[in-house]
Formats: sequence, C-alpha cells, structure tokens
Amino acid sequence: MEAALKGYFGYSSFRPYQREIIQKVLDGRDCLVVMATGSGKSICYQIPPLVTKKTAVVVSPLLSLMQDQVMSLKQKGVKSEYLGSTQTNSSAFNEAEKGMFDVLYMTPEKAISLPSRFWNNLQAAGICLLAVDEAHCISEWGHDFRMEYKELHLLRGLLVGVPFVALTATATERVRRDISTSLVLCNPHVVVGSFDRHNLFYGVKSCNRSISFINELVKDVSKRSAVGESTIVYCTTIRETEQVHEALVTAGIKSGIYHGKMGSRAREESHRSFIRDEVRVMVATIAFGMGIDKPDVRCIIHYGCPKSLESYYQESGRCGRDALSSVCWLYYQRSDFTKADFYCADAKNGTQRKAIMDSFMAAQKYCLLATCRRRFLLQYFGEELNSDCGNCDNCTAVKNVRDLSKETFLLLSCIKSCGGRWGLNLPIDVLRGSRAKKIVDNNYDKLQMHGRGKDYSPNWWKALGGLLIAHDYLKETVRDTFRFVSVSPKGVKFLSAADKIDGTPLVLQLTAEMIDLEEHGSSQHKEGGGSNLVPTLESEKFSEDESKLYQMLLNVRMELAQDIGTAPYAICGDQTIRNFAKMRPSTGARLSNIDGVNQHFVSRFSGTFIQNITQLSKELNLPLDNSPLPPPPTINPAVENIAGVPKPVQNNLPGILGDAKVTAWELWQKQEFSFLKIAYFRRAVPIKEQTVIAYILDAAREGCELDWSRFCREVGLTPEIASGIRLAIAKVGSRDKLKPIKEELPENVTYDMIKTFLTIEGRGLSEQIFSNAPASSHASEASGNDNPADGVTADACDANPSAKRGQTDGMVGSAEEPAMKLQKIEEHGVESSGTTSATEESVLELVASRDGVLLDDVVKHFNGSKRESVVEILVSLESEFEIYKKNGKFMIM
Ligand SMILES: Nc1ncnc2c1ncn2[C@@H]1O[C@H](COP(=O)(O)OP(=O)(O)OP(=O)(O)O)[C@@H](O)[C@H]1O
Repeated sequence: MEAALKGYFGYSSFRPYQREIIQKVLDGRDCLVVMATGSGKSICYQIPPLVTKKTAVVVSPLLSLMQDQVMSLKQKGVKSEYLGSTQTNSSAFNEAEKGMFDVLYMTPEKAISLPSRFWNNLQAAGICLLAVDEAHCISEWGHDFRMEYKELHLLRGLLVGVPFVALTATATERVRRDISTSLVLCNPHVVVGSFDRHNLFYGVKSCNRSISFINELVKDVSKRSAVGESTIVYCTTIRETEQVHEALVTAGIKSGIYHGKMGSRAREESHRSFIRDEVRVMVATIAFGMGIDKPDVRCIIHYGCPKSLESYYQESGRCGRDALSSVCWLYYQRSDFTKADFYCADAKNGTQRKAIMDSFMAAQKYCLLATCRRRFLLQYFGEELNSDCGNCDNCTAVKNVRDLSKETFLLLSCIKSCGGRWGLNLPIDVLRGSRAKKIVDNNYDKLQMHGRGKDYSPNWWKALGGLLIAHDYLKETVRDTFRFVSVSPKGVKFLSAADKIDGTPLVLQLTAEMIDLEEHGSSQHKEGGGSNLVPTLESEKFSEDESKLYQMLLNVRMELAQDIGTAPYAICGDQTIRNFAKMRPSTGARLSNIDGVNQHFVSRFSGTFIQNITQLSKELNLPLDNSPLPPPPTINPAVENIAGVPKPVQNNLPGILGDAKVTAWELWQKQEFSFLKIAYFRRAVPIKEQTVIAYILDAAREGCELDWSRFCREVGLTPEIASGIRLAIAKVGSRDKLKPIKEELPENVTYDMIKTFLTIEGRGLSEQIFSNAPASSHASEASGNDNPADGVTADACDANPSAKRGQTDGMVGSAEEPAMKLQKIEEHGVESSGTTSATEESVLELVASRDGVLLDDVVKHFNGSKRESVVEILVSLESEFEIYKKNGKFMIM
C-alpha cells in the first residue's frame, strides 16, 4: 500500500483513516466513508486497484469531475478512463470491459444502463471495488439529491462479492442511514472523520451590495490573482454573477463566468480555463459546485448568504483541498434573509419546507455570529471543539466587547411585551418609536419602551437580535415560512434578574456589522490564514528570494502544463513546489524524496525542475540542497558527484563534443548510469536510448576512455555477432553505409551493435575485445591494466542487453566459471568467507526481506562493502523507485 502511495501519488504516509479503509476494502468489506472535503477520500478507492491489479469502478455524479480526476490520474501513471456521453475515445468501452483500466469512472446513469454482459466481462477480468462518490446524492435529505443514485443498488446483484464503498463529505445521521439502506451495504465499516478544515480561515462581512462594494471586491480579488492565487466568487443570482464578472473584466482581471443559463460548451470552456490557471478567478452561481476538483483554490467568496449551512460548508470547502492555508469570506446583506420563500418554492411537502427553512436559518445564524465561526459550523455537524479556533474573523478580530445589558433589556422586554408573536422587525419599530397602524392597533405605542431605542439604527437592533439568538436569550421559531422571535427561558431569567438588581452587566462581543454601523465606516476585517496550525510562506520562514523562487517554479510548472495540455496541479501540488523552493534539490534522488513527487513525475519532469532549480537558485544566490526535510542517507562525494554537471576529463572536450555528449559519457563511464537512465536524466522529454549510445560512441572516438566490456554487454554485442558484422562488412565491401551492412545480418543485430563494432574497429581494439580467449580478454583499454579481473570474458559479454550491473544469478563459485568471472562477482558479490558485499540485487533482497530496515543495519549487514558504496546503492535504488524511505527506514516499493 505504502509503495503505491509513494510510487503513484508521491506521498510517504497515509492521512488518518486512509490505510484502515483501504485494508477493509482489500478484505472485501463494504465501507461507508464520511470525511471532510479535501481529507483524501479518493485515495481510498484509488489505491486498491493498484495493489490488486483489478479495476476500481467509481460512480461519480458529474462528467466534469470525472474528466478532472482522469486527467490527474493519468499524470500519475494510473490507467484511468471514464464512460459517459462526452467520451470521444471509441475504444474506451471495450478496453474498460477487458479490465484495462485501474480506475474506471462513470455516471450513475451510465452505471445502471450498462448491459449485464459488460459487468460480467469486467468481473471476469477483475473488479476490486465499486465506489459511490458523493454518496449523499442518494438521499432526499441530502442537498444534491439525484434520482439515478437510488437505483445503484441494482448493481449489487450483478457484482456479487465486490465490496461497495460509499463516500461523502457531508452527511447527517439520517443521510448516512439512507446511503447504507439504499446501497444495501452489508455490515459496512463506517468511518466518520472530523469535519474541521483547519487550514481554512472563515470570515463574514456585512455589506450593502452597491457599486462601491463591487469595487472593494474587485480590489480584494485582484490582489490574490496578482500573486497567482485562484479565487471562486459564488453569487446567488445569475444577474449578480454577470455584474461581478463584468466588474472584474473591466478592472483587467482575467476571470471566467459559470452559470446555468450558459450553454454546456461555454461552461466546459470556462471550467477548463479555470482549472488550467488560464484565468485565476471564477465568478459563478452554485451550478459551479461539486464538479470542482482543483486542489489549489485559495479563496472562496460567497456574495450573498447561502441557502443552507450544509451547502456553505461544501462550497467554501472547495478551497484549500491541498491542505494549504486558504480563506472563505461570506458577504451578506440583510435582504438576503428574506429569500426563504424563494428557497422553499421547490419544497414538495411541509417536512421538506421545514428542512429547507432550518438550514437557511442556520446559515443566517452563522452570518450574525460574534463568536467562533468554526465552532458553530462544527457544532452544526455534531462535532465539539474544545476551544475557539483562532482562525476566523471573530477569533482574530480585536475584541470589541461591551456591556449590552441596557440594550438587551430593552429589546427582550419589548419582544415579551409584544407577546412573542412577531419577527424582529415589529418590536424594533416599537423601540424606535414607530406609530405604524399595526403598532397603534395593538396598543404597542403605549408600551413603556416605545421610542426608547432611537439611538441605534434598525439594522443595529437586528444585529443585536441575531446576537441574542446566538446566545440563547431569544428563540426563533418557524411556522411555514414565517419566523417568530420570543424570549427564551434564559432571556426570561435575565429579565427577572435585571428587574431585581439594576445594572446586571451583560458583556458581549459586538458583531462586525454592529461595529460597522456604529462607526459608519467599513470595518477592518482581519483575514487570518495565519493560524499557527497551517503553514503559510511566512510561517514556513520563506525568505524573499525563496518566495521569488517559488513563484518562478510555479511558472515553470505552468509552462510544462501548457506544453502537455494539462492543469498545473495535475503535474504536482503547490506544497511540492514549496518544498522544491525551500529544499532546492540538485539531484533526482533528492528530488524523489520530496513529498508529492511520484514515479511518473521523476521520469517526466525531474530533469526540467532540477535544471530550473539549479539555474534560478544560482541567479538568486540561494544554496542548493537545503535540507529542512530529511536529507538523503549520507552525503558522500560519490553520491554528490551525481548531482552536478560532471566536469569533463579533458578541458577541450565540450568544445569538440558539445555538453550533451560529454555529460552522457561521464554519466555512463563514471557514474555507471544505464543508457535508459541517461536518456531521462534532467529532461522533461527524454531522448532516445540510441541517441545516448551514439553520444557515448562519439566521446569514445574523441579519445574518452570506455569500459568496453560493459558497453558491449549493454548493447548486446557478443563475439559471435561481431564476427557476423565483420563478414557482412566484407560482403558489402564498405563500412561507410550502415544500411547495406544491416541488411546482410539477422534481424536481431541492431544498428547500435554495428555502430559499436565499427567504433571498436576504428580504435583498433577489436582483437582485444572480441578475442575468445577468456584469460587474455580485457576491456579497460585506457587503464592499460592487464589484470583480468578488471575486464570480463567474451562469455560474460552475453547478448542480454538488459543484464544488470553486479547480477550474480546464483553462479557464485561455480567450478566451470572462469576464475576472473568469479573474482568479478566477489568484488560486487554477496558473500565471501564471512563477509557480505552490497550489490543492487543483494541490497534489494535484504530490504524486501524486512519490514523496513535502517541505514546502519544495511551497512552492518554488508560488512564486505564500504559505507559509502552501500549509501550509493541505496540512493540509486531510491531514485529508481525500487525502494523508498519512511520514518528513517528503507522499505521495498
Ligand atoms: N496521504 C496523503 N498525503 C498527502 N496528501 C494527500 C494524501 N491523500 C490525499 N492527499 C491530497 O489531498 C488532496 C485532497 O484529496 P481528495 O481529492 O482525495 O479529497 P476528497 O476527500 O476526495 O475531497 P472531496 O470531498 O472534495 O472530493 C489531494 O490533493 C490529494 O492528492
């Protein structure tokens, strides 16, 4: 499991619950997973197929969501596809039923309409699970009910023995029960994680949605987009969406727009440009909702009170899914609270109407709070925080507390005197001295407190009303869509105490709105995002230059993404780029150690990043290989050498050969890299292995020393093939053109072999290298060393080009083996009279046999090898993703 997590996703440890859920799925158990947005639910169904090599089928409600996930998975080397109406790949269906994908997405409509033949075929090929993502869509009590979800249980009959995994980010007890019943989950393993998104800052601003306010919003948003941060502005109506969008565009901010009245193509285009960072701002109605899988949205602004606290939690949760610090602002005005009728219009019955009203009122309460917003949100979902969060506007605001006993007394007694039969408006009008017909008719103008509240505006009183509801001095009840405010038992107690002892203080924190209204100016809403818990560039102590490097590397990622037509986040997350900027790795091995770097990334992008990190760090005068994160096992010169661009042995060589050829030769000869590894070294787009071979042969022709025996072995050039090439050249009568020579030879003789042969001949080494006499063979031409142990026999130079360095294949000490081969094996080999030497294979074998092994133990085990050699082998195995390091121990991939 850990191997798949690091290899495909680049992470070295699981988040809470992930491991446990994956294990249950592997054990064949149904699961119900209720975890917060961005907590990492997807991994729970994406890892099992990689472990079992069977397909995971994922039912997901939206095509756009599936397309994003497939795009991201492909960038990680996970074979994935989706089946749906917009699928243009005609072979997707056939490949899917043959089990050719690790993860196969489909809409619920597709899932229930596929023929049973499809499911039978796929099951024969292998299905490891069926996941139902956004499972709350099953429940009429959920906020995104989808009829087709209700029919998914039909698949149970077709997929006997396949574990079902239902996942959702929001589910009350009732919705959970619905999911379980509807999907006929069998004794499910239920996980309910915390709903706390500690990296999100929550804040609320009250506003008058005038032009000047739009200007303020534009200012806020432009600051974010200028530093490359993505923002979503959610509006409650299409008209407002258009207004805000227009204001942003007029201000020169590239922004997208998304709402239900746009055509599907325009919406898709808008969505696409947002996830690819072509626009940094999306102004949208909530139609732009569940389908957003972009992990690096940094700010969500709700322009208007949302229809429910559940939907607010979901929508605001669309930011900071990569766990980096992000902010959620909610702007409301009082007229938003009159929209209850509008939201209730779709209610089919009284119960539904009540459910809608309850959630809408919870959202209002959230707007009006003067206490910790996170605490309130979590309480709503049944979770208690031990203390205030310190990361919302109310927690970070300069405390504005005051004794409000007099005002409270007035409002409570007025409400009581009016009989608790009204909302807040009428008692407030009484306090402000209104003689409206309703007031006079009811004799409220005769009340003692009539006209005694003129010092404050109606909105101030309403804000106080909201505050007193939040503190339980007032109680708000809803009948149909009408709201009534009455004095609660706690309020009654307060009134009677205030009657007896004049001046009982009631110290409360004023809401931002109350302060605004008193000051008649805009409040200084302090945005946190600076919670101690969540890393920000500042808290991670990024210097100015490191921040610059971070921005530059974001641009590198952006360019790469544009080149290959994907979203930047699909290449790697912002946190990974932060780690690059902070640690500035100079080698593939160091880079592959960084969290978020997966195998696919290393093979495709590490070259580009190392090159840019090296160059940009130099420009910014930042040292490479800073190591606040775990450094590679040991720093030794042998390993360090791999890092820098190797220096050629002869100073004039680069001029003659060019840097690429010198580098290829150095890596092959000095660092013993394979052709393949050189092909990928520091390159976003690898060169061909043939090119690498040609480069090295060019270097040899210019006089660079070469281990010819190893070269022949890796190219596959045996003495027999060499004799064949010699004959072919004689037959053709020329060595100038390769094609006629090739045509004279069997198909398995490659151009690389012919070129190698010609170079060897050209250097006059043919006799030495292709002689069949093992004892006299040697290949290290430049060393001039006659010791056969330094060379290799013609036999050893077998035709297997993939033969690995130091491969022992169990022939140690075989009597028939030539003495020098035995000696070679002992040098790299496994055992000799009580000592054990390290080779790639023997180290791999050791790591595989243990459940994690420490460097010191590996070194101790291989007592026949120097510590540096062991470290070098480990680093090499790590960078090739054969092993990885966790908690200081090496583990097998
Ligand atoms: N073990 C892990 N270590 C580090 N990052 C992780 C880990 N697991 C997941 N992530 C990252 O967390 C982010 C959110 O994960 P994911 O998309 O799975 O969340 P989710 O719970 O499915 O959210 P949603 O409810 O929005 O679909 C992704 O960027 C993912 O790569």
